[in-house]
Amino acid sequence: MIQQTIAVLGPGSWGTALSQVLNDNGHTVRIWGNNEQQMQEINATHTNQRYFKDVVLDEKITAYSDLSQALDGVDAILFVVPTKVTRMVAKQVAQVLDHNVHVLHASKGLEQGTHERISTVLSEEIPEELRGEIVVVSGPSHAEETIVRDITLISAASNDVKEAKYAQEVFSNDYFRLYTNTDVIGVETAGALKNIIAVGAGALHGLGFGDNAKAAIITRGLTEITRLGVAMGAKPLTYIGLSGVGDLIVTGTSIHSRNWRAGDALGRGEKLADIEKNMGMVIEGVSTAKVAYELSQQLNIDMPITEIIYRVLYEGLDAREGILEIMRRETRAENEF
Ligand SMILES: NC(=O)C1=CN([C@@H]2O[C@H](COP(=O)(O)OP(=O)(O)OC[C@H]3O[C@@H](n4cnc5c(N)ncnc54)[C@H](O)[C@@H]3O)[C@@H](O)[C@H]2O)C=CC1
Ligand SMILES: O=C(CO)COP(=O)(O)O
Repeated sequence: MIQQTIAVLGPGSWGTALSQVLNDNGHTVRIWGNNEQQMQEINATHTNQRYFKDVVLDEKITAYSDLSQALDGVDAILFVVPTKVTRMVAKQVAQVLDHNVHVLHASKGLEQGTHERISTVLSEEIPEELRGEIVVVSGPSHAEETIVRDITLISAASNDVKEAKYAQEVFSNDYFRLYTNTDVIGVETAGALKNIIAVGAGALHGLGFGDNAKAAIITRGLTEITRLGVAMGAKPLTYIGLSGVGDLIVTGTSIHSRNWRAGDALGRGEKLADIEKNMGMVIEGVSTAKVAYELSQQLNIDMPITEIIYRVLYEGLDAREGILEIMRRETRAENEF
């Protein structure tokens, strides 16, 4: 296996878990973040207590609060920051990067305002002469399980298959397996849009609905994710892969999911602002619901579940009223697209 030096930007739960995977594979890993105390903790005690109470990281993993030091001579940069700060962090990278690198990202969202996918944001901000084609790594992968080396399978998508294969090679091992994919739009939209449906699935749970309702939101959610994604240029088959239905299952059913837990709390009557404050971690589905709703209006795509979740989150619609609205919609054929 090739030995690489890789900067991981974003020391949250997923950035930490991916750092451990890369370190297990013999790569030199540098974690970068903007919280100096957290960087000191990783270097001094090899822990990241805020996210993983019982995990001790390998001491070879080092942390930096200086971005130019973190990027000095690296072969690859992995972005794992929340979507809303990705452009800002990419601008910082562009200011200090002085050589050509592989650029990968593992974030799952769409940018507010521009409605852009993360790979578009990164390719706009990091000059072409300093990077290969962007790779997105995405699939059913809760950090809480990957950090304990439980089996995880995800996709690595790029417009340049060589870059996707690079990601596959640096990440794959006995518990972490990557499949290459060339449908960047499909993989990115699948990863971003499933978070909205996970909020909805959690809300159904919080409201006391059963497994039939949860299976229904996951499958009908997949239908509308596919509708929007295909309108944005994705290949429909991608949505039955790891980054599509795979991630929808794990996020729409798991107690680990931040999005599912946020929905559950909403369903139990908690206020969104309190939920976001108490979670202490990014809940991407909240902002993605707004972007997806706006896109569905702009592109004239029927997304009834997303619309209801948007109205619950942003317009104060009562969740039970929203569910009734969906149930009372005109009946139709299942395969109408
Ligand atoms: N947690 C998980 O299991 C998975 C998360 N993801 C995605 O990965 C992305 C990150 O998620 P998490 O790690 O869960 O988030 P998190 O909330 O646990 O951590 C985000 C990290 O980014 C850092 N950060 C925030 N603003 C920053 C800035 N301006 N500069 C530098 N660092 C900054 C924070 O300090 C924090 O350490 C999200 O898009 C999420 O959807 C994808 C797969 C799995
Ligand atoms: O993307 C994820 C699992 O694949 C993580 O989802 P949450 O952000 O909801 O925890």
